[in-house]
Amino acid sequence: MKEKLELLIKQYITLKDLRRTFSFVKPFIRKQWKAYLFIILLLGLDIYLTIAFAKFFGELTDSAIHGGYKQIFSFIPYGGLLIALSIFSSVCYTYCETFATNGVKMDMKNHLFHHVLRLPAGDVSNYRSGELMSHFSNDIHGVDGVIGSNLISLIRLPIIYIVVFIYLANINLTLCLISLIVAPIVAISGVVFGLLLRKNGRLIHSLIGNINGLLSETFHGFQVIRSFTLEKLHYQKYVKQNKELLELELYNAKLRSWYNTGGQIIGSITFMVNLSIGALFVSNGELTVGALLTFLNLVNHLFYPITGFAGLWAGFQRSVAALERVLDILEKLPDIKELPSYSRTIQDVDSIEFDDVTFSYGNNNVLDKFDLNIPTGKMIALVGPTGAGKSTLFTLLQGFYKPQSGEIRLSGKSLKEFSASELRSSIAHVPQDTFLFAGTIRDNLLLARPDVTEKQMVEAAISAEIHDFILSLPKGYDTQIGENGIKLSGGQKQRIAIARAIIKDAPILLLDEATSALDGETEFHVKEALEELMKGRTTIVIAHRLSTIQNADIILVMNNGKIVQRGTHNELINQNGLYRKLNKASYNSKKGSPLALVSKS
Ligand SMILES: Nc1ncnc2c1ncn2[C@@H]1O[C@H](COP(=O)(O)OP(=O)(O)OP(=O)(O)O)[C@@H](O)[C@H]1O
Repeated sequence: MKEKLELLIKQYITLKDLRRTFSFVKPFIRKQWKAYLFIILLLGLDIYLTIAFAKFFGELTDSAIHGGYKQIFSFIPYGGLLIALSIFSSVCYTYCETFATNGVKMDMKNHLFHHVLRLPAGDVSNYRSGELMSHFSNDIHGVDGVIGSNLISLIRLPIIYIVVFIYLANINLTLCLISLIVAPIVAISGVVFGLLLRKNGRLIHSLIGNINGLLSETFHGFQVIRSFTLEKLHYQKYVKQNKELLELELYNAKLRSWYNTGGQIIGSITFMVNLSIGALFVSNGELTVGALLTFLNLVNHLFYPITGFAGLWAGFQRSVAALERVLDILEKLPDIKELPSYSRTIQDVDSIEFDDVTFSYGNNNVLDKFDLNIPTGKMIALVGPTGAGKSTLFTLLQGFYKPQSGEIRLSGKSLKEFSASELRSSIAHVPQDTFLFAGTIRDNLLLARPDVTEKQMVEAAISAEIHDFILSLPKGYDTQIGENGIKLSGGQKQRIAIARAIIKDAPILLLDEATSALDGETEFHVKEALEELMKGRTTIVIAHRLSTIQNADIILVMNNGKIVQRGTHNELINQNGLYRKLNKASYNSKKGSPLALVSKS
């Protein structure tokens, strides 16, 4: 029991998380300091108006009792001024608060996106894309509880409390002290409810992340869902998670309504007690009716700052629950400083060198003291069973992952000395799975190099054997291709990816099964285009169909993260090794990818 309590205190009552949240939001708030300063000035006006209105009604009542019409009319201009000031204050406050909070949120979202774009590939791969999106669409809005009216209340409530207390104590100290008796009950219940809300808020935000993950996976994997008839299963999962969410939201609403109702009950009791005792004072002649009215008008300002503080606490706790998910990501260190963009810095690459490179994904050791020297301008083919580490060489070369030890060098210079922009602009990569952006074919081709001309783009499309197909579409290069090029066939997508690589015109070319989705005839033509493209460039090709790499200058046979054979096709085929085995399997297989069938030697 004691341990449980300690854990609860550690988990929820510690101020560490609040401090963590505030130190995160501080710089963003500072950026909007003008709007916040104006809000503080408006607070001064608001406090003055609160007292002035209550005093006004009290004096008006006394005049009504003791004076006459004339005296009442003399109050009208002052009342009009108070109303005008109140409207001005309210309009300006709404505008400034919206400006400040939305400005802070916009900056935070930009910061989060900037951060996520620079995170190491290994960190990003641990998140589901829907969950990441949920941080932007849902969690970041949790910050409202810290930067909006809650933050302003943090300044407003103590000031209004002190001002009203002094003012009311002047009217009647006894009544004033009676109103304070309930303060501790309100404060304690606020803390407890705040903690319960935070615990629940945490569950809600995590569940919303899961629901977004499920939706995003469903829409991305629509074809798999249809072919494996997973519609019912996914629907049931979605319904179940939504039901859980509803239950949590209801619990949340229940907590809040209990808390608000409790507050209202305590408020009403305090009001009634004040009214009864105040009436006694009026009958004794210690108070005028107007002074009692002023008192009753203001007494809730003695009460609600305490409920307000408890509410603030609850609001902060809810925000902390949402923001701690965002902070967990923001506290991961990016491995690059600037966002990469296209750069033309590297012109030629003399050599590519892997020197004693050891690399593992977590506990999965892929390369162990790996050495490789690739001379410039040659075509190198990587072959080997599935999982041998071929694609890993590509990801390391592009700097997506860093080796745990050893060095990778381009033209004798360590990769660490290149910026991500320089490095990745020097490499054109055609991956196994082509990813195309929703938009037009032109958009997808031009993203390879922003400065390319229309003529160069069309030439690249001709070389990749895709130009005629593009022209056959109703809007040609301006045809929309849908998310991830859903309106195109696998072969068409692959040819666009090849055209994109041609446009990039980079000194290093990485082809990962780049022609696997093409039919024999198209492959023949595309291969010609690729051979043209390879001239003068260093090309590394990963191939499962060995027929595609027989002309390679050097073939490297990889197995279990090591190079087990190297040579030309003719040399390797005459050796009794893995290459001959793979080659045999390749020709025996009628379908595209026989190497998956070969057991690791
Ligand atoms: N992002 C990743 N995170 C964790 N492990 C990974 C990741 N990518 C690959 N691996 C693991 O690393 C090992 C090597 O994978 P890699 O993709 O380099 O092999 P490959 O030779 O290219 O295989 P294939 O021919 O099937 O594409 C495999 O065991 C794989 O499970």
